[in-house]
Amino acid sequence: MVEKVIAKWNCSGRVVEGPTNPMVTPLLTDLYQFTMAYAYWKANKHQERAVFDLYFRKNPFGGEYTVFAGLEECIRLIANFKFTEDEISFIREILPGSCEDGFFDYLRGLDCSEVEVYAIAEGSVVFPKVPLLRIEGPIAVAQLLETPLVNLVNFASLVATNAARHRFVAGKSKQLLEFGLRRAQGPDGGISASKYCYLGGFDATSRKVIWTVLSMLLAVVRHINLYLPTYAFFFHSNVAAGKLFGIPLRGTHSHAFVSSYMSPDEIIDKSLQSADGSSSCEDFVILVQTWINKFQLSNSLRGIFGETNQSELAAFTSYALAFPISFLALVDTYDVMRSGIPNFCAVALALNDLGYKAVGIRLDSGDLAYLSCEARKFFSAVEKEFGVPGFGKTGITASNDLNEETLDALNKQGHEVDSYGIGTYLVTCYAQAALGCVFKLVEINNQPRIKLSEDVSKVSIPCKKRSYRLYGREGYPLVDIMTGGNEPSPKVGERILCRHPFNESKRAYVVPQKVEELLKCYWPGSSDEPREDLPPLKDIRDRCIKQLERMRPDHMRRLNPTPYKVSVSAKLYDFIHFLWLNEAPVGELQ
Ligand SMILES: Nc1ncnc2c1ncn2[C@@H]1O[C@H](COP(=O)(O)OP(=O)(O)OP(=O)(O)O)[C@@H](O)[C@H]1O
Ligand SMILES: O=P(O)(O)OC[C@H]1O[C@H](OP(=O)(O)OP(=O)(O)O)[C@H](O)[C@@H]1O
Ligand SMILES: O=C(O)c1cccnc1
Ligand SMILES: [Mg+2]
Repeated sequence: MVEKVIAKWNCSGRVVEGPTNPMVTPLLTDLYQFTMAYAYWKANKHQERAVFDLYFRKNPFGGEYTVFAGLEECIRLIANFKFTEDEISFIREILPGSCEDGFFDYLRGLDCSEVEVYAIAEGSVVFPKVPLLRIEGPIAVAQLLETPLVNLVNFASLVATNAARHRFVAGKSKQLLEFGLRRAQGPDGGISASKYCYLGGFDATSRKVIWTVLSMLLAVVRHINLYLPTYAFFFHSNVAAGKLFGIPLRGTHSHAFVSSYMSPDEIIDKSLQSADGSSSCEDFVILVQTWINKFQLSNSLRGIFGETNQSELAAFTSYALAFPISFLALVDTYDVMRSGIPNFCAVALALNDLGYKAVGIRLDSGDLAYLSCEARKFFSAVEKEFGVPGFGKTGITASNDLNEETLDALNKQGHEVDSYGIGTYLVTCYAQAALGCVFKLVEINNQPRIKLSEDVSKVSIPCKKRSYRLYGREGYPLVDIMTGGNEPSPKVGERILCRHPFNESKRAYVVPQKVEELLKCYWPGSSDEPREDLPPLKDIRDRCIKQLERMRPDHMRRLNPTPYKVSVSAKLYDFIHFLWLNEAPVGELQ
């Protein structure tokens, strides 16, 4: 049956590959999904048609928006959902011996050909309560899908949102480097974080792209390597993610490289060809040393430092010999201002003598605002004193336990950082551990169902619904509205009442200038319904950028952002409250 489904997708131009992580199998679910599946089967209820909504209840990180990610992996799981004999044997082992053989025959034949999946496009900006996915299908299989689908959406969306938030604070012009692999929650945490930070954290304006093209042309003319595109990417240090997803990689070097050097005598091959290949410097170490001497004699630099650390200088020189076209040095191993910066500048100017342009420095400790400003002053003084055009703009990367708050603090203090390396706080989503996605039954055999709770925000919204985003006159999204499946869709220019799902007094009329239906078919099962393509990661990222840019600024700000309105139609409102009263037992006072 699975073969049939995949063949159908083949016809529409694309085979759905298996999940990226081979651990994503039909067994990646909670035991209770199998026990419920057995009980459904035993009661001959397993084929009853269920509708589940996957959604979250609250935006993460104290914000008012979320980036939806993980859909492609959900569809990959669904398209390839099939138990192996080995897996069936294992399920037989873990279930009580009283479970009948027929259930295992049922599992053997199970796939997602009777399941339909409707979803919001991956990379969309999304809001609480509005279904991200709607799963329709036989109840037993839909339940088995609950855990893996929630798992695949939860972290992906959380970390994409975290990346978008870090980008928002850093500003469009800053380069962000994701350094988190060593701190991520295991290998999948690391790979997923890299992929979804790329999805959510990119920012580029057309002006920046044009500038990049111009700077690339300039670089070619000057025979300089294209080492530093200036448009703002999220770059990654995670090599496996680079290979898997084609996302851009970048990195610097560590303290170990610096401290592994004891003296310049360790450098054996000291020769370096000029950038244009026309000449060769036989002793680059001496060239570097002459620059250190010039600095020591310079009026404007004298007094900032005395003797720099020679083992650090040896490490920088050696790194420059290895990477003359992309030299970037970590300058805080011994003393940033008294050693790291002058040593870097000496190597950078020696490279400049040979036609190379150093990329810059990385600061990994201390007061990053202060040190970046001091480093910039030093670069500018060097530019002026030695007439090296552009040297004052040498790149400054900062790292060390950065997060939204520290980026914000740096902005407030004033700094000269051009790019940030961010690890732990970004990839582990330190500020919030989980998005809290849920998967709730909203209909069975065409009968709407509701889950009640003391906490009103936890009451589920029943029915197989449709959802729409309504745009206002200024082009911003105004409100998301959910309607019953059979209600007519909202129309451009037609006034519609949008009601808070649970608060009677909160309601507003909206005359939409644009209406966008949110849920599209991504997995039609064996039905003939047309389905959406799964776009490449780059397209998903582009959608994300566009959507983030289109949001009203007050929804996006960090401090007290305005909540985006999520509503239901008047008819759905009435129905929710009818069902609520119907299902809630009336209390008795004694
Ligand atoms: N100007 C600044 N304003 C606010 N926070 C900053 C500023 N500069 C650095 N930080 C943050 O302050 C923290 C400093 O960390 P910590 O106290 O461990 O010192 P450190 O610089 O790492 O020292 P060392 O590596 O020498 O032990 C980091 O989280 C860093 O991101
Ligand atoms: O955002 P972060 O979690 O700080 O991730 C980046 C850090 O990781 C690396 O060093 P590491 O922390 O391994 O060693 P260090 O703290 O001794 O520099 C790097 O030098 C950064 O400091
Ligand atoms: O490339 C780097 O500088 C890097 C990579 C991972 C972690 N810290 C730094
Ligand atoms: Mg650290």
